[in-house]
Amino acid sequence: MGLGSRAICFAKRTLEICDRLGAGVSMLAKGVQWNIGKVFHDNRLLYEFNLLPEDGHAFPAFINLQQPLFEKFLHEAIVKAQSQGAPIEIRGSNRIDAVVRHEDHVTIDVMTPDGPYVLEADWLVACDGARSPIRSMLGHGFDGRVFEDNFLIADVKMKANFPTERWFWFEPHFKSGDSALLHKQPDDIWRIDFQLGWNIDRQKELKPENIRARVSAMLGPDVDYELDWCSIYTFQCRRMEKFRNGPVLFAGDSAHQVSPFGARGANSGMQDADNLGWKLALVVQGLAPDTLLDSYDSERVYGADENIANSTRATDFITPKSAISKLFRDAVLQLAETVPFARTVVNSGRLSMPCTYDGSPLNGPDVASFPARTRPGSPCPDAPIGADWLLRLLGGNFTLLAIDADVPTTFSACGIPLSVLSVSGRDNKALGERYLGNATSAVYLIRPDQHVAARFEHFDEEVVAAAVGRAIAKDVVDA
Ligand SMILES: O=C(O)CCc1cccc(O)c1
Repeated sequence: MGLGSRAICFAKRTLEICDRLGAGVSMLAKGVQWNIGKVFHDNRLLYEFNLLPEDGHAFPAFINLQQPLFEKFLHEAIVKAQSQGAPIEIRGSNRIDAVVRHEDHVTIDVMTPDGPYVLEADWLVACDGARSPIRSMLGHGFDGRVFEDNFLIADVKMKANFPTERWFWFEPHFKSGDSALLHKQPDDIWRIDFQLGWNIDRQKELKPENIRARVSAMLGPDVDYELDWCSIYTFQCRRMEKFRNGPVLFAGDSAHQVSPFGARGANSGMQDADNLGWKLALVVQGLAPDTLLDSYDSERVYGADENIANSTRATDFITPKSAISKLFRDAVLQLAETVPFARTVVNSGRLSMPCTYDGSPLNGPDVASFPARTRPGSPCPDAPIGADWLLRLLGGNFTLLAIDADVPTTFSACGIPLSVLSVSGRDNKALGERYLGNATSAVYLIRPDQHVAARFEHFDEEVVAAAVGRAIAKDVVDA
C-alpha cells in the first residue's frame, strides 16, 4: 500500500526528449504503446479518440511504463554518458538540510550516511517533488486549488485481452466508483483508478478485501488477478509564483502540480528540464547572459498555466461539485453518444501535449504563410527523412534547418557554432505539410530543445544571427 500517485503515461514529447538523451529506444521497447482512448458512460461507449491520427512520427502518442522503469532507463543513459566523459556525478543518499540564497550563489548543507558537508553552488535546480523541502526552506509559497475527492489506485497483475487503449468510465455500471480509468502497463500490470468521493475512511478503503471488491465488480467474478500496488491520493492544482528565484530554479512537481488526469505531471516536468538544460549550459559557459534564465521562468510558467487550466477543467467535469454542474455534466454525457458536438465538451482529461511558447521573448521572425503548427515557439513535429527521423537528425544543438534552401555548410552566431541540416521537402508529404505548406523552400532556426526559434523564406546571415542572439536573450550580436 502506498500514498500518492506514480506516473505511468509518458507522452510522445517526453519520448522525443528521452531519445535525444539516449533513452527513447529502450523506453519504447519496454513500454505499452497506445494512441486510442475510449470514453464510456455507465455501460455505453460514448466515443473514441485517436491522439495521433497521422503517419510520419517515430514515437506513438503515449507509452505506459512504470515510473521506476522510466527512471531506470534514464539512469542507464546517464551512466553511458558518464562513460563517454560527460561530467555528471550522482550522489545517492545525500539530503539537503539547509539552503542559504546569496545574490549570485547558494550555500547548501548536505547530510550523508558518512556525515555532513557544505557545498557552494552557482546554481541550484530544485527538483525535489511536490513537498519540496528546498521550497519550504527558502520560504516560497505554493498556492492553488485543493480538489475534494479521493482516488484509489489499484495496480493489478492479470492476463487480460483488453486492447492497449485508455478506457475511462463516467458513472460505471460496475459501480466501483463515481468514475474509473484503465491503463495497461508492461509485465501484465494494469492500472485502475477509482473515484471514491470526499468523505471516506481511508484505512477501510485500503483494506485488500475492500479493494478486491471494487476490482472484482469491474473485471467480473471469474477473472484471476493479484493486487500489485495500491494507493489513495488526493490532488491539488497549483504552482509557485516564480520558477526562478535568483540562482535557484524550481522544476517539475516542486514548481507546479496538477491532477493525474491528462498525464501532465511527469510529462511537464520533462519539458521543464528540457527547457532549462540548454539555457543553463549556455549561461555556465559564458555564452549567454544570465537573463536567459528568466525565459525559463516565463516559458515554463506559461506551460504550467496551460496544464493547470486543462487539469482543472477535466477535474471539474469528472467530479462536479454542485447540483447544477452535475446536471450540466450528465446532460452532456447523455448527448455525447449520438451528438458529435457534445463530445467536445466531455472532459475525462485532455492528454499532455507539448506547450507552444507563443509570445516568448526568445521568438524571432516568422513567415505568416508557413504552416501554423511550426510557428516560432512551437515544438518541432517529427517527420521521416529517408530511413531516419527529423528530430533525431536535429539533435540537441542550435540548428539551421534548410528545406530545399541554400544555406552555408557551417555557420556560427554569438560564439555558438550551429548545426546545419539540409533536407528536401520534395516527395516528403509529412515534412512538406508540417514545415512548408504551400511554399517550396524554407529556413528554420531550431533551439536545442527542438522548439522553433524563428523561420525565414531565405537564409540571410545578419538576420539569422540576430535571431540566434534573440533566442539566447542577447541583444548585441557578436558573431
Ligand atoms: O489517463 C490519464 O489521464 C492519466 C492516467 C494516470 C496517470 C498517472 C497516475 C494515474 O493513477 C493515472
